[in-house]
Amino acid sequence: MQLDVKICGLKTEQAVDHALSLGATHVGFIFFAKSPRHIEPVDAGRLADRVRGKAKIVSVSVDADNDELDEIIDLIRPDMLQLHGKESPDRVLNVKAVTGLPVIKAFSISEANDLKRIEAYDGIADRLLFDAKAPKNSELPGGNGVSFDWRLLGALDAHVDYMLSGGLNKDNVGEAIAIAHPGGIDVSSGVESSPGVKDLKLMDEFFAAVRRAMQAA
Ligand SMILES: O=C(O)c1ccccc1N[C@@H]1O[C@H](COP(=O)(O)O)[C@@H](O)[C@H]1O
Repeated sequence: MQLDVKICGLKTEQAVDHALSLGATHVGFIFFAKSPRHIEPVDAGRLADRVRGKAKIVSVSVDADNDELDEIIDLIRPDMLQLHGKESPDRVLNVKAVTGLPVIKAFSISEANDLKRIEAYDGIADRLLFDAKAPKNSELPGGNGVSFDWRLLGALDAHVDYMLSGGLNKDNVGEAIAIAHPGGIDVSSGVESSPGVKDLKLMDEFFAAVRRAMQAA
């Protein structure tokens, strides 16, 4: 079983280098001003250069317009764009056409019905990402450190390739992998000591838990 591991919301050279040393396959940079993980594209560009060729560089944006995406793409030259807002299938098609980049489309999930929305993106999004629905009082569509019921994903067709995110951490990632069998996992706040501050020890423990889960699979 092959499992991609994406670490998201990195802001320092130390955290980027550590994620790479642990074997992260994807490194995400957040471009959303309200997030404690927001990074200016010019700073992300410097960090992305450390990642290039070692893992996939992922830009994470929320309902960004073309100008915003252009600036990000110019400065970080990502491998993939994660669209974490309410982007419609037409908008995803348009982003792909304009940028020429593959898109990871995020969906917020809290109940079985939420999975129906993915049908409209079939053949359009290059990869799906399932995150928990944001709590009502949150200003963030992701990065809230909350999980959803992974058993809901059992209803998906076996061919659906997706990444799982939402509140994953060293204590629950093994169970998440065992229940959902995702093609990839994505973690942000679960490897932080405080919002936006990545903790190297938590990153170590997270990857150790992932390795244990993979050995057991
Ligand atoms: O992390 C953020 O601050 C963020 C802001 C806006 C959109 C997406 C964001 N992060 C994504 O959220 C999920 C889950 O994060 P967590 O592990 O629950 O903290 C992940 O896909 C991040 O890419």
